[in-house]
Amino acid sequence: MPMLQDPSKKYRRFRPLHIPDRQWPSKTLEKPPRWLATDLRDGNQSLVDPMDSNQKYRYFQMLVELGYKEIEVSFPSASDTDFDFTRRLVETPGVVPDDVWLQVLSPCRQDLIRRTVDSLKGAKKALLHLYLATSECFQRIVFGFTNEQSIELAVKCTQYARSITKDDPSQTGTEWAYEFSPETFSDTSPEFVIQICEAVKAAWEPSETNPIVFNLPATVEMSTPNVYADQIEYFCRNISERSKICVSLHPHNDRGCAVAAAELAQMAGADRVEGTLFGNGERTGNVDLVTLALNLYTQGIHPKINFSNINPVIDIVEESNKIPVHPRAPYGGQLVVCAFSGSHQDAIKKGFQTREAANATSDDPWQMPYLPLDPQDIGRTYEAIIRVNSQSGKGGAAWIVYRTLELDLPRGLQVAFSRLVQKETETLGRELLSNEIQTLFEDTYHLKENTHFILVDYNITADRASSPVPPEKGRSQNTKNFKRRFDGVVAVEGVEHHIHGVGNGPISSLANALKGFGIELDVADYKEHSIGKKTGGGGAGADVKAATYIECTVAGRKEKIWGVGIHEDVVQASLIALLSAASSSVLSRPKSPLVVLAPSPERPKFSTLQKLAVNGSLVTPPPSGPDAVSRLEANVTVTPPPPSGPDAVSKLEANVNGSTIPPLPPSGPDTVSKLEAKAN
Ligand SMILES: CC(=O)SCCNC(=O)CCNC(=O)[C@H](O)C(C)(C)COP(=O)(O)OP(=O)(O)OC[C@H]1O[C@@H](n2cnc3c(N)ncnc32)[C@H](O)[C@@H]1OP(=O)(O)O
Ligand SMILES: CC(C)C(=O)C(=O)O
Repeated sequence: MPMLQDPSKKYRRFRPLHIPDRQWPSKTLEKPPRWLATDLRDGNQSLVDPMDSNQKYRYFQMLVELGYKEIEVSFPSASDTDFDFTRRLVETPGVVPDDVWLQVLSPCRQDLIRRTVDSLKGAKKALLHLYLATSECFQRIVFGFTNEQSIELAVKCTQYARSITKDDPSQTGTEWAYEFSPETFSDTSPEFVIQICEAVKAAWEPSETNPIVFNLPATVEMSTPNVYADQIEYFCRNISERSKICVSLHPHNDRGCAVAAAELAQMAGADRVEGTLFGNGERTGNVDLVTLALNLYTQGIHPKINFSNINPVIDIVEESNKIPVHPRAPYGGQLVVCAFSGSHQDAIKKGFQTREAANATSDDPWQMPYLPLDPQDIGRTYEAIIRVNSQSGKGGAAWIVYRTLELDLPRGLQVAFSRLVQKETETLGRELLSNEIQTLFEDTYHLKENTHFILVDYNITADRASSPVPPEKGRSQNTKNFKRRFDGVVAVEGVEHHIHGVGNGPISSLANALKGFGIELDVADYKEHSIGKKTGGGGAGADVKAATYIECTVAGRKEKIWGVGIHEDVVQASLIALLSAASSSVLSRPKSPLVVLAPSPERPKFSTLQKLAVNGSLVTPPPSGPDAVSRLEANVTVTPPPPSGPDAVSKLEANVNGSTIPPLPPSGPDTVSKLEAKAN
């Protein structure tokens, strides 16, 4: 059946109440309501497979631990499971704290009320809850009742309930309270609700110290939440003896507005809210107590329910209901504190860094882009806040590197690394996990292992001989004016080399030393910061390391290359960073057939060939060891004699671009000597 062109005949529009002087819109929520958790009744009755006794028992204990003082534990007349479970709670010493009310529900049928009351015999605090639908629709369709008949039944059942509870001398050990729900309140004439509740109140005779609970359910949510608020304000203003009444809400979520309805209706004067954790319940569910509580919390009002450790709560709710908590459920959903998109991540990262810079403590004012609640307040970690997929920007990966490795990447490095991450997420077609990003970073910048260049030993000295600045007149020679000399041992592909170079500082002197390997790096940017535990007192700084970032230009290439170094010693960290950049420059060399450009028409000497790289890079020494020949064969391509004559340059260019296919390199066991012979 298609949707009707004109649904107005089929679906009645809700007629709002006429309360021109309504007060609730200018009210604000100032305190938590009395909460009633009905997971074990309204939630349970909507499950495909209702909970068994042990599941209910565990759930009940959780509700108590969270701080609920009123818990609707069962519909005892429905099943032996529910009846026996209620008895189990009453009879098991210590399981129901003295300040916790056990609430049970019954229809207005005497036989069922009797059984319901029996289930609570001996309880410390018992809240008997009767319901009777009062809307015109239910009276006509379900019961065939007039208003008078509904009132009569409600009063009769209330009187009976009273006679077997608070008026029964054998029940004196129990503190009895009474709740009446004009079911379908949201669809009932407001005047009739007042009428029936006045009659029930008169039958029960509540007191200010033990008020009657009038629970006004949006059994089916039928209007915008402001209309529900109007209905509640109307009730609060028109019911007599307000001080002997607790006005309770029981919103369902048919229109998706249960939370809003509960909040506006509290502003309209309600004292109490019935609902379930994460909103399980009939059809679209009951109002979600987690959202209501944490909405209050994020307004600076403690809800008196403790969600400090929400994950085990979610586990129990999911296991008991056999329904997963939606990943986007407010506050509790797995994805609620995750940002995948670049601009969200960027803002959140900056938010956390601002907090850190201000040394903010856990109770300092929370102002965080995109995050209304500090996830740590409900036992969630910051690790999962930023997750990286193809929608992410540089900030996301940078945040993860920051959280996992404590490295606060400079902007340029964030950009460079994010390109790699983006490529990887697109190749894999999925999110990159935090540990995968960490590994990608460590591998890319050779943090765990730099197989190409390892700094074995070094010495930085002032290089008197090359000092460009003569001492000022009348002042002694200042070592600051000297150039620096790097003398050290660098292991290249596992073979140690003594190298040296001179520069304005340690980094440039090593950069100059690396030229001997055919690596020409110029430092374009440099950043450093400390990482690690900053221990105070005598051991100050003992675990602190320096993290150094160096951006280099590479001779003959457009793109810049980053290197990263971490070491206890800040100079050594920067040297390691430069070697990290050197390795990256080697690895990122174009893989087109290598051409040895000899300065003369002669074939290059073997010493030149030495610089041909494994994987197409220029690295000394040539491969050695038992597999030297095959490694050479695999990696070295010898060109024909370099072109000469007037068009030599263009021929060379063509060759360099890989457009000339070089002859096959020598192969077989005597490759090295063949190569040498050819070269010489
Ligand atoms: C909005 C809510 O959530 S209300 C709570 C709903 N929860 C449940 O119903 C769960 C537990 N219920 C049950 O186990 C059963 O329905 C029982 C034990 C209560 C009753 O079972 P049965 O006697 O087999 O009745 P059944 O469920 O078929 O039908 C309901 C009957 O109760 C009547 N009834 C419904 N609500 C009420 C009420 N609040 N007060 C009195 N009678 C009522 C109906 O009119 C119907 O009567 P009829 O048989 O004369 O037509
Ligand atoms: C019994 C009542 C309170 C109920 O569950 C409802 O109206 O939804």
